[in-house]
Amino acid sequence: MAELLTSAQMRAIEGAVIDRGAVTGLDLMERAGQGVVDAVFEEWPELARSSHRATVLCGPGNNGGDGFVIARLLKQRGWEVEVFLYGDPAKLPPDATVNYGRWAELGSVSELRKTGAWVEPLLQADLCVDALFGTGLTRPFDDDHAEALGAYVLEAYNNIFSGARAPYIDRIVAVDVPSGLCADSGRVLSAQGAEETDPTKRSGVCFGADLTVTFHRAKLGQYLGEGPELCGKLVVADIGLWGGVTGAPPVRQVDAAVLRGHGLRPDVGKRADQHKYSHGHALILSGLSGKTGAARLAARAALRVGAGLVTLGTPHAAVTEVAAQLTAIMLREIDTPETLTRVLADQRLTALCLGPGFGIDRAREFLPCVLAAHRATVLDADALTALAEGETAFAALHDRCVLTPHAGEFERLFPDIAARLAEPPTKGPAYSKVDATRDAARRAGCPVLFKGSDTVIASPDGRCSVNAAVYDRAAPWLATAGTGDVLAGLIAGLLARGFAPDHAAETAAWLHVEAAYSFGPGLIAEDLPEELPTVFRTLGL
Ligand SMILES: NC(=O)C1=CN([C@@H]2O[C@H](COP(=O)(O)OP(=O)(O)OC[C@H]3O[C@@H](n4cnc5c(N)ncnc54)[C@H](OP(=O)(O)O)[C@@H]3O)[C@@H](O)[C@H]2O)[C@@H](O)CC1
Ligand SMILES: [K+]
Repeated sequence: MAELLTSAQMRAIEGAVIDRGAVTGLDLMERAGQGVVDAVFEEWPELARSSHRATVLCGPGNNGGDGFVIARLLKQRGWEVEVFLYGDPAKLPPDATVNYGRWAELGSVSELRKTGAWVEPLLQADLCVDALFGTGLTRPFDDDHAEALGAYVLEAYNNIFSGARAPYIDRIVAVDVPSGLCADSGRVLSAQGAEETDPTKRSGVCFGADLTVTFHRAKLGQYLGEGPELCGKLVVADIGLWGGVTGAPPVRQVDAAVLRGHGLRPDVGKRADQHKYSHGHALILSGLSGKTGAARLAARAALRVGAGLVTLGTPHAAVTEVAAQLTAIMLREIDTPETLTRVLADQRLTALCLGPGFGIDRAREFLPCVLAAHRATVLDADALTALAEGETAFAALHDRCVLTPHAGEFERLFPDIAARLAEPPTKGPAYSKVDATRDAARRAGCPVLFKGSDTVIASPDGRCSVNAAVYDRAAPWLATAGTGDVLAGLIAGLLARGFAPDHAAETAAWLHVEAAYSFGPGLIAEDLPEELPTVFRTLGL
């Protein structure tokens, strides 16, 4: 189970190990620099074969200190290295000062001036090392230098989008974090109101990288928001630290180990002596005629993820349409909330799913009855819109619910939290999607799964995880119609099997991406449930 750290947590881990006398800050800085050099050669083996040219941009803190180490290590390999410092050498922190001095015996340090004297060498270098700011970034680039840096980076940034970045700088490696990116939130720090003056322009400045080498553990901001795009590729270098987060619950990255911990053994767990009801019974409520596809997708996903039984609660008018398309999934006519209440008298129905394709008016009508049943329940799509309208319904949420909003639904449900998240991030650490999801879960009193390529799942007690479809798990083809319905169905199926709501949400989110990744481009929502057996086999279940 991997923890994603905030800057403060990283500093605390480092401080605790140094306080025990096990290692010095200088040792860590040396290992960090070495870790970056090793990762560079691993990523670009052609650079390891002979000496090349590097431009190293150092900042005023320990990130800059790492930069001086890297400059020295490259120089010792025969490289031509130019070093620029953003800041006053007399004000560098102690370990960075030592490494500044060690470098100064080998080469010179130029000031990173507004005139942009550093731009030319940068363009000619085979490698640019961005050691301006790491976990200590507290505000956007804010002095004269920023103007020059900003203009250049903006130009380069715009070129990323025009697909013509290569002629600018061949290889950029970011030390710890791309400078300008908030390591906690994955947001680029920007000056107040900059977007308002020119909304077409990006106000924040960040030095986007091809490769980012971070230390000990990945940071939250490398998996949230703009982080993955700006980091390029992420490598975590071991610098000999140990220990994890103490105090507040850490944010975890969902992975196969987490799933095993949750007991994901869909078929292995089904012993011959067990009845199908041992694996629960999910009831997925379907929309009206012509709108039943979403619920059918959800039902199929619930069955594939291992629910013992799945029933589609279908309005009378849609029964023929639905019946023609079902085999293993059962069908029950449910036209009114009263009928649903009668159906739910059967306690063997262990989970509910309301929302996919259901219709907002009907969701409004059914929501009180669904919540009053106090079953494990996924509220998705139209159910979330209905929930956002009524304080009574919101107050009836209970801890066995899971809410699965995308950004628009999140904004409707938690307008003040969404507004805070939308404010320009002027200070680091900035308010993040993790903060917002935790706040939302606390208010709702149940787990919230806030969708995106950086899906965040939080519980009311602050437990939180991130399931990001980024880096080598990127599956952009997952953004296609109906995949959200499948996710809701996966959660419902796992809830039916008895998974705790947060565990069901984490497991479903991970399987969802994994199935998409396993299937590959060309995926349509129907393919996701059908890909699950392959994913389970790969997991060795
Ligand atoms: N933790 C670990 O285990 C290890 C950490 N290591 C390395 O240390 C890095 C963290 O170092 P760090 O704490 O010194 O922070 P860093 O990012 O260098 O910047 C802080 C300086 O920048 C300044 N400043 C901030 N924003 C600014 C702005 N917009 N414009 C101008 N100035 C600005 C800020 O000033 P202040 O806010 O205090 O005014 C302060 O002077 C970390 O990322 C990793 O690379 C490794 O060596 C090994 C193990
Ligand atoms: K950096």
